[in-house]
Amino acid sequence: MESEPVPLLTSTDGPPEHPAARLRRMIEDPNAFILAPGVYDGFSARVALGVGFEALYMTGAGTTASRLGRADLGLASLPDMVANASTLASLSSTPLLADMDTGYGGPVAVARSTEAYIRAGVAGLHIEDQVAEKRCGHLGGKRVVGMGEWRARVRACVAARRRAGSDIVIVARTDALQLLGYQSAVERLRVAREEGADMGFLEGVRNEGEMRQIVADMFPWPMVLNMVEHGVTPRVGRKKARSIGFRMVIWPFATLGPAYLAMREGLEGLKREGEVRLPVECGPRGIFEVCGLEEDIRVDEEAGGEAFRGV
Ligand SMILES: C[C@](O)(C(=O)O)[C@H](CC(=O)O)C(=O)O
Repeated sequence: MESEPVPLLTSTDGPPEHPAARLRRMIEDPNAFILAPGVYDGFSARVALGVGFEALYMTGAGTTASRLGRADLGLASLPDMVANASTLASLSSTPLLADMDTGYGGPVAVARSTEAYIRAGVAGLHIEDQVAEKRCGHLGGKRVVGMGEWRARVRACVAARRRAGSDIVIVARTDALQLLGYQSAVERLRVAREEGADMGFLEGVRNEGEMRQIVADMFPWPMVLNMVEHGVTPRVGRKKARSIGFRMVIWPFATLGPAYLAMREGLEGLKREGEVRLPVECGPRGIFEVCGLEEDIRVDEEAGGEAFRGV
């Protein structure tokens, strides 16, 4: 199933299915495949929604870069992440899978983080087994917590979901491959599955053989592929990922990368030429239309407002 983009919440088509229920339905359908671009702020999410995807991915690396201007070294706190997730989730009913890093503490903290993600309207989250001084999964020197602590993290997450009566999809990510090797990583995914996680994520998968192996070893449990380009994972397109058996692919830098290049080029042009020359679609109306200008005006008019008539 290549699902249609979901209408915005302000659509008149009636109440949309809860994004978490929708994501859950997609991962439970063995024929469904989800391609999710990484988004890092309201604007990048709006652009991705305009293009239309089955789901969006809130990248922790991108959130840290855009909100803090810092590298992906575990510096974003729960409030940073929840604030961003809530902004992104509020823009549409397209399911949002959001990075929840290590869960930000012990079991009580993990439970609290899960509750906060549920309240933020996130459809799915991923939790990993790195230590608190975590880093991007494609950097060296990673360390992971012991198996007991990992099990407790996943268990706390699953129990919090149950208490909240939520459908939120829990994705278990292991970073153990780099330090402990393939068998330990598989073991960690099995433990997470046993504890009730819905989907697996082997971080830093190194070659196509390993991709096929992990999908086969965990089958029929759905697996996510993290397509970080120029990291340790070779680039694999949608068709190939699907044929290998992955059920979801995230492209964390799909908006941050192009945004960086475009901003830098634009700014270098300004410095060099002393002016910016943008096409008309980058004028105020064009940019605001990306951000839902027409819908907001309609909402106002439908409520009897007159303030935005003639905008
Ligand atoms: C997927 C990831 O967690 C993210 O935050 O997007 C990062 C991406 C990155 O920093 O390269 C990760 O793979 O650790």
